[in-house]
Amino acid sequence: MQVVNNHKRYHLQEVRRRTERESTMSSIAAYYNRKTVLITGATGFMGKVLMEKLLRSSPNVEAVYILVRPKAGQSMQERVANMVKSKVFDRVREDCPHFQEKIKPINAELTQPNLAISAKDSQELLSRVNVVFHCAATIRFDEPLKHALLLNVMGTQQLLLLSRQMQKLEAFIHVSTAYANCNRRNIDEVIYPPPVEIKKLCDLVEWLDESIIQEITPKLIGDWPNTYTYTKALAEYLVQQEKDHLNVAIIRPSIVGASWHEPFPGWIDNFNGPSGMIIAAGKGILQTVKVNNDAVADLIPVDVVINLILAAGWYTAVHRPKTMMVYNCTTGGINPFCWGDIGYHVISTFKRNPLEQAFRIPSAQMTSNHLINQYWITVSHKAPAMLYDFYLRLTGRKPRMMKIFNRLHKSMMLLEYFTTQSWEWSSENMNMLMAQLSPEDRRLFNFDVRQLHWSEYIENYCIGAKKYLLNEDMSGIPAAKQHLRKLRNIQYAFNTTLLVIIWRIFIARSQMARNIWYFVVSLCYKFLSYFRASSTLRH
Ligand SMILES: CCCCCCCC/C=C\CCCCCCCC(=O)SCCNC(=O)CCNC(=O)[C@H](O)C(C)(C)COP(=O)(O)OP(=O)(O)OC[C@H]1O[C@@H](n2cnc3c(N)ncnc32)[C@H](O)[C@@H]1OP(=O)(O)O
Ligand SMILES: NC(=O)C1=CN([C@@H]2O[C@H](COP(=O)(O)OP(=O)(O)OC[C@H]3O[C@@H](n4cnc5c(N)ncnc54)[C@H](OP(=O)(O)O)[C@@H]3O)[C@@H](O)[C@H]2O)C=CC1
Repeated sequence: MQVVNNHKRYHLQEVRRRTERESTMSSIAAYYNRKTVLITGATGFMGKVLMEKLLRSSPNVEAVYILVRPKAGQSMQERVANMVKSKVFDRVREDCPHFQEKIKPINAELTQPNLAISAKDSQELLSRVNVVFHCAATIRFDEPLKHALLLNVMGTQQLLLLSRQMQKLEAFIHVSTAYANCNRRNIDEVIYPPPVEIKKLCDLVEWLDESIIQEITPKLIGDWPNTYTYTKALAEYLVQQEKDHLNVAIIRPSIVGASWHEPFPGWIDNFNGPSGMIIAAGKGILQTVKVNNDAVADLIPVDVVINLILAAGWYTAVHRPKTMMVYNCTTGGINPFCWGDIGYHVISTFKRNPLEQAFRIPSAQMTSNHLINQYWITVSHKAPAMLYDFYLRLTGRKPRMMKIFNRLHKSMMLLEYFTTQSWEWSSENMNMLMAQLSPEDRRLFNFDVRQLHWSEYIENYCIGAKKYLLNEDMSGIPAAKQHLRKLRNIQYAFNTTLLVIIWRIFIARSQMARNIWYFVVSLCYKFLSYFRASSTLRH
C-alpha cells in the first residue's frame, strides 16, 4: 500500500513538474526541436544569424540542411568549416559545443537547373525537410537583370518546385524585402500584381544579347529603382502562386542593420545598406551625403528579423492560416527614426569612440539638395582626395584616395533613392503574430520594435562595425583619439594657411582690400599697444 501511494505521489509530482515546464517553455523553440530545417543563403548575413539562433534556441533540432556553393577557390566543405569558426557562433558554441554536427551542407547553385543538387542529396531533402527558409538572393543594386532574374526569380521557382515534392514539409518561409513594392508609397501586407508576365520576361532575357538587356533594363524595370527590388517583387508573385500547394509565408524586412541584442549587440559582418556609409563616416571619408534629414530611416536590427522569421515559421506550420501571410517587418510606422538623427548619433559616437587611422575628423553634411551636395562633394571629398593623392605621389606611393571616393560616390548614388523618400508599411500581421506568442516566446523571440532605443542601438551599431567589421580593438581608442587631435591641428594649420594665401592674393589685386587690411592691422597694433601700456602702469 505504501509503495502504491509513493508511486502515485511521484507520478503526480512528475505531471505537475511537466505542466510547469511546458507552461514556461517556448512553443517556438519546442516546435523546432526534432524538426529538419532547410536554409538557403545560410552563408550570408541573415542566414548566419538565423542558423545561430535556431541552433541555440532549439538545440535538439534534428538537422539544419544548408545549400552552399563553392566560392572564391574554396570548396563547400572548406567554406562551412570556416563559417562555423566565425564569431557569430561564439554563443552557441558555448551552449552546445557540438552544434556543427547538426549542420548538413548540400552542394547547390541556385542559378543552375534543379539548383545543381545531386540526385542523392535531393532524395534526402525530399524525405526529411519540415521547414524551408529561403534567404538566398543577390542583393546588389547594380546586378545585371539577367543574373538577378536567374537567381532571385528562377532560383526561387526551382526551390518552390523542389519544396512541393517534400513529403514532410510543414512551412515554406520566403524572405523578400519591404522595398519589393517601393514604387508605391503605402505598402500593405498583400502581394501586388507583377508588372510583366514573368515567363515571357525570362524567355526574353534568355535569348537576348547581354548588352541589349543592359540597354533596355531601365525600360523593363520601369518605376523600380534597381534590378534587385524589381526581381524581388516578381519572386513574391511566384511564391504566392504556390499558396494552394504549399504552406507559405513571406517576410519583408526593410533595411537590415546590425543586431540589437543577439548574438551580440552591434554584430554585423558586411558593408551593405548603411553599414558601409557609417564606416566611411567614421573614417572621416564620407563628409557629405544626400539624404532627406526628415525622411524615415526604416532600419531594422537583424535579430528582430530573424526572431520574426522563426516565429512565422512556427505559426505557419502549427496554425496553418487560411490565407497566405505577408509580414512587413519594419520600424517606421511603430518607432520612427529619421536619417538626420542617425547622422547625428553616428558622428557623435565616432567622436567618442573613433576608428583607427581616420582620414579626417568625422563630420557629415546631410542634405537633399542636389546642388549643395555637389558643392560639398567638390570641397570636402574631391579636393582633399586630390591633395592627399598628390602627397602620396610626392612621397613615392601609389595614389588611392580618388579611387575610394569614386566608389563611395557610386554607392551613394545607388542608395540615394532610399534615403531621400519615406514609405508607409502596414504591420498588422507582425502585431497579430506578436499577440499569438506566449510571454516566454515573446521574450525569447522578441520582435517588438517599440522597445528599441535608437540612440543606444546606433551607438552599438557603430561600435559593432568597429569591432566585428574592421577588427579594431577597443583598447586602441586613446591612440585613435590622439590621431584625431593631430588631424584637428593639421586642419587648423591648413585652414589658416589657406586663409592667408587667399587674402594675400586678394590684397595684391584690390586697393579696397589693401585699405581694409591696413586698417585691421593698425587697429590690432593700437589695441596691443594699449594693453602693453595699461599692464606696465599696473606694475
Ligand atoms: C553620417 C552617416 C550617416 C549614414 C547615412 C546612411 C546613408 C544611407 C545608407 C543606406 C540606405 C540603404 C537603403 C537600402 C534599402 C534596401 C534594403 C534591401 O532590401 S536589401 C539589401 C540592400 N543591398 C545593399 O545594400 C547592397 C548595396 N550594394 C551594392 O549594390 C554594391 O555593393 C555597390 C553597387 C553599392 C558597390 O559595388 P562595388 O562593386 O563598387 O563594390 P562591392 O563589390 O560591393 O565591394 C567590393 C569589396 O569592397 C568591400 N567594401 C564595400 N564597401 C566598403 C566600404 N565602405 N569600406 C570598405 N570596404 C568596402 C566589400 O566588402 C567587397 O569586399 P570583398 O571583395 O567581398 O572582399
Ligand atoms: N540585408 C538587407 O538589408 C536586406 C536583405 N533582405 C533579404 O534577405 C535575404 C538575405 O539577405 P542578406 O543575408 O543580407 O544577403 P547576403 O548577400 O549576405 O547573403 C546572400 C546569400 O545568398 C547566397 N547566394 C547568392 N547567390 C547564390 C547562388 N547562386 N547559389 C546559392 N546561394 C547563393 C549567398 O551565398 P554565397 O555566400 O555563396 O555568396 C549568401 O548565402 C535576401 O533574400 C534579401 O533580399 C531583405 C531586406 C533587407
